[in-house]
Amino acid sequence: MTSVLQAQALGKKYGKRWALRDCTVDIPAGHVVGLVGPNGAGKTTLLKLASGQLEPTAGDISVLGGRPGGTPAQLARVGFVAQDTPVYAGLTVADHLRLGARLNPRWDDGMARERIAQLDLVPTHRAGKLSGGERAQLALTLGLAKRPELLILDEPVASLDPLARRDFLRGLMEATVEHEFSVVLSSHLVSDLERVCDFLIVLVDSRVQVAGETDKLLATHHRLTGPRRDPDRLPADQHVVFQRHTDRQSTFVVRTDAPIHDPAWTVTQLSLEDLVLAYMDKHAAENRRVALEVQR
Ligand SMILES: Nc1ncnc2c1ncn2[C@@H]1O[C@H](COP(=O)(O)OP(=O)(O)OP(=O)(O)O)[C@@H](O)[C@H]1O
Repeated sequence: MTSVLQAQALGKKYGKRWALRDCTVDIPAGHVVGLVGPNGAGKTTLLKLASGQLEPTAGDISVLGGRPGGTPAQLARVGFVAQDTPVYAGLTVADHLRLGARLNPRWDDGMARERIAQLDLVPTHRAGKLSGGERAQLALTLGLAKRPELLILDEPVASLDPLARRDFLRGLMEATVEHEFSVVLSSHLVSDLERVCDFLIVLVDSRVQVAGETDKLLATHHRLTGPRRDPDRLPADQHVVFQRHTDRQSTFVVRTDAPIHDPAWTVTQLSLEDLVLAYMDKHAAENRRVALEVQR
């Protein structure tokens, strides 16, 4: 299967600080990819590298088989909607569509107009007077009507109320089904991602912690609860993502391809949110351990 995005040891430094480092991922075509992680994790940096707005400091990235932003043809194949839902405050909704038509060779004017009508956006209204949700919908419409093969959305639902978020994500899902393109979207709202994404990347502290198809990730991660046990006594193929212990009880989140037969454990399935939190907690625990070691 072809890849929409391949990164190999990709890194980006601002000054002396890595915003993203050692990022190796391969995203097959046809997915809605959720990029999740805490503030400052490097999500926007990865998305800007993918859309050609930033150059890597280290490693390689290719998008749809080419260098991001390398040629006008490559630019036309990728849509990018930035975090602050960029629209021109002084231009009307209709002006935005006209501009989109002039700037984008694959522009689908029929789709743009139909979407604007469905959303009840008035063509003569200036973008600066629209609500945050309406602006986000207008920006998504511009991204969709460009008819990209890959649409990159940086926190598209951050400013939306729950109803608007649901409508926005529903519209996005319908468009992906109808027009068969790939999407990479970042969000802090894992419950939203759970509904729309079938591929997940967890990014914490500038590093990819885990990436893969959500079905496979959920099938290979388990929560084990049982009598207290040292992690060294778990089978070698059970990779510990998270652990918590009381005097008597241990809870682990492990990653393994093998079934778990140990009768001492109560094994429970994780939700996508549990899985993301386990990786974030793992990282927070490691940071606490390093801080303690430094203090000693
Ligand atoms: N132009 C810049 N100059 C210097 N540092 C930057 C710049 N842009 C980002 N950074 C730093 O790089 C790191 C990653 O930032 P990035 O915006 O990629 O994170 P993020 O995961 O998108 O965060 P958020 O969820 O808050 O939007 C942060 O520490 C940030 O301060």
